[in-house]
Amino acid sequence: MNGLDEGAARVPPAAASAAGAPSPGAAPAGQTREGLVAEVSAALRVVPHGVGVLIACSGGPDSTALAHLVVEARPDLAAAVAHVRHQLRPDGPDARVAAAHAAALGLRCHVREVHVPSTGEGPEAAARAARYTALARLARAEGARYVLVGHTADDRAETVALNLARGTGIRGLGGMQAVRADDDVRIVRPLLRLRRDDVRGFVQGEGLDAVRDPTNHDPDQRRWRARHEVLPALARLSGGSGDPVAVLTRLADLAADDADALDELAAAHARQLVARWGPVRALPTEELAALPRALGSRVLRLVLASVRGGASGLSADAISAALSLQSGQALDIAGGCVVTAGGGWLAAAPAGLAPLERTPVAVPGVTPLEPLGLELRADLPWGEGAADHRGQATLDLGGLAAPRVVDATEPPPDAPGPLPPRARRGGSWWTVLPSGLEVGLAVRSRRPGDRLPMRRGTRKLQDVLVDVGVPRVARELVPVVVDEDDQPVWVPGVAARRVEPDASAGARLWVTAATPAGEPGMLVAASLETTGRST
Ligand SMILES: Nc1ncnc2c1ncn2[C@@H]1O[C@H](COP(=O)(O)OP(=O)(O)OP(=O)(O)O)[C@@H](O)[C@H]1O
Repeated sequence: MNGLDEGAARVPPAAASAAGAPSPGAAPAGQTREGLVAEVSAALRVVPHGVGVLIACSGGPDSTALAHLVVEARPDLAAAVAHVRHQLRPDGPDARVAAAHAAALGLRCHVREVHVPSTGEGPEAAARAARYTALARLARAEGARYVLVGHTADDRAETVALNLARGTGIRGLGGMQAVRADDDVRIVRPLLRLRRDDVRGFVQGEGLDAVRDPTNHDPDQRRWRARHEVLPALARLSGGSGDPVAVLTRLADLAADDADALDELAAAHARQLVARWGPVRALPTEELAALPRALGSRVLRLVLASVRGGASGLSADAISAALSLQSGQALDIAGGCVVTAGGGWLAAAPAGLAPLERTPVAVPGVTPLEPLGLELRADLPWGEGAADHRGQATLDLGGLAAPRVVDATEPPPDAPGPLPPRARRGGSWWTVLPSGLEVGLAVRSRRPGDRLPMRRGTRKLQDVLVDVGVPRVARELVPVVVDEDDQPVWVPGVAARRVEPDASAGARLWVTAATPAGEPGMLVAASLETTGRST
């Protein structure tokens, strides 16, 4: 299901998975030179032989060590060095140091300048975001699928402490991961199990030149405080027996494993539970409530993310508020998503979705009908604001190359039979419409007072939709095919006007509809199939 397969894409650290045991956090402090090379080599097992990699080098000691250790551990890789100039301070010397190391190692060095916008999150976060974007773009341009960065176990422990301070969930307790694989360009951190002192010892021991990042020495920085105040306080709290980096990275590995497992379970539940009505996604409230909260909230997060086009900014509080909605209540979730409870569903729809105005279903070339069938496809949109359905009934002349002969008095051979009493998930529906309708067909959203002719009399379309179990928010958007008099003729997947086939009539409009194979939920696309006989 599109947009719902957003489980974390973390790959376990190579060194840990080799033993098949839970990852033990950080490697012991005091690694020898050979130990460092072996760790980097193990961490790079996720990178296939001979592929292109970019080594992100700030010119600082950690990424300088990274460049030298990677080249030694994996000489087979097609490596290049990448340096990003944030231009927030005079950073020319940093670029020169990075370039000098690249030259010493016989590698190309790419230098990119970025503009760091001022955002509410501060210059460091903005610089980081701009840097990763630039690195990924450069990697793509260079045909490299991996960007290697120089975070150490100490960086990770500090990140965990920082996340803790800002109020994080279990995913944030995992800190940064050895491999981030949620993009076509993977971010790999070969030094993530190594201690900063060991890495810097390597730089010293090899006599390598490196610049010092002035922000690392500014006592106002939060990271500086995590490093120099929080971690030492943790060490004191443990009575001096615990190494806070080892403790926090171990916690990070356990938390990341748990978060991964829960995300996978949630994705599996979401695939089973989520029904789709055009741009609306809905969860059956009873089944959602029966799930443990840790799973239910993740399933809902996946659903909301698929409606909003991303999970960023979806706070735990917003998820919790949505889960607590009572029947009849609605909630505007920041980022353009409305959640509505009612009728046994918790439904999420993009905010500001306007009902579809009457859009003519023009059927070019249908009249007069030819003896051979002419197949037309109409994507019936769900409300004007739907991102994936732009409010146009697009018609696509299909089947012309190989027209299908359909006997006007019989349903198409693959039709399942009479209309189902309740909407089915998947399958196809057909109905017969009186001849001549094809000229005046239009599609629009439901309007109050719409009625659908049934076998005996008519029924309010609203009641039909309620019976079928369409959530309230989707009922406003459901595409309704109407005739020239604006009377509902057909609601794909729900109901159609019943018309007895009339063998004497010269032409029929057959309407068939089907969900894409394997997709649960209601119909969003229908094909209008016209066929007729010369009389
Ligand atoms: N200007 C930059 N250009 C290229 N890569 C960078 C740059 N700044 C940081 N990086 C990459 O991101 C990693 C993390 O950066 P950060 O500044 O948080 O860490 P650091 O511990 O100070 O690393 P370093 O000692 O290498 O500067 C670096 O190790 C490096 O791989």
